[in-house]
Amino acid sequence: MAYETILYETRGKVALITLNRPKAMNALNAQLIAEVTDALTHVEQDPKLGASVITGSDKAFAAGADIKEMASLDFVQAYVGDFISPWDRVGQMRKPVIAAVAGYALGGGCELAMMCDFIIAAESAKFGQPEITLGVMPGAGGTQRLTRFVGKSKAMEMVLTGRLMKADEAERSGLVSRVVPSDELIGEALAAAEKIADFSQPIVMMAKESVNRSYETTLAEGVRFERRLFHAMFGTEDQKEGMDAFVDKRTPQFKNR
Ligand SMILES: CC(C)(O)CC(=O)SCCNC(=O)CCNC(=O)[C@H](O)C(C)(C)COP(=O)(O)OP(=O)(O)OC[C@H]1O[C@@H](n2cnc3c(N)ncnc32)[C@H](O)[C@@H]1OP(=O)(O)O
Repeated sequence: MAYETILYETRGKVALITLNRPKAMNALNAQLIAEVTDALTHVEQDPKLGASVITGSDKAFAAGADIKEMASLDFVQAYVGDFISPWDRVGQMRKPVIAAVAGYALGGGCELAMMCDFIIAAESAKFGQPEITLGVMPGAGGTQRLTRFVGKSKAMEMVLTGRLMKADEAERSGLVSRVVPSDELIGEALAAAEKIADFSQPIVMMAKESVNRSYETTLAEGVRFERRLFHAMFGTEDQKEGMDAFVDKRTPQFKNR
């Protein structure tokens, strides 16, 4: 597929999407978001693909929404045009998406990373919601997702002061799943994606849906939801294959059925 602001490649069962606006620190303009969502839709529709990785450059995962594109909007254009709504596609993906973050992940860049299922960070990563310095606040989920990741106190400080968080603090506070040396970032993220893609796709999708449900419901409702999906798994061939393979001491061959 030919894109202008992203690079898209597949490696076996995994798609790698690289944000590629190097002169603008991968600022997220409408075209780039349209290309990312198009690529993700392709991943969702391709039964051979089981997971994706979104990454940027060494300098920047993404420095936020494109300020130059956004600066002159008036209220009606912002409200009616709702330029952020296409970004929601990332959080609505049913197949797993991993963010591999090096350099700046600011504003919409941090929000995009948080829409993914988990974040692996290079030692160089810097996260922040500096929108307050531009006379606005986060608008792509930052006040909500960051608070759920790191808690109210740290989220409030970052949103109200614009302070950036380095990789080690991001790991300590639960924003990222782990920090790796910068030159190992893509390899580690792809290895995680490949591992996921080798498991049963429907089971992975149900597990993702169940974890995400915990953000939206009570503990009792969430546990009931988990139990329904867990029971449903016994209607799949892959549950039989996974458990039979364990008993037979062999590697399971999942068929995504
Ligand atoms: C989605 C919402 C609603 O939540 C809103 C947002 O995301 S608002 C955007 C929030 N992000 C920011 O405020 C970060 C803005 N960028 C920076 O602070 C800096 O660029 C930096 C700290 C990331 C890097 O600084 P530095 O190394 O000094 O590079 P620069 O010379 O500043 O940048 C190089 C080049 O990139 C352009 N750039 C950077 N960020 C953006 C952006 N968000 N939108 C548009 N363009 C951006 C910058 O203007 C430079 O381009 P030129 O002026 O040289 O053409």
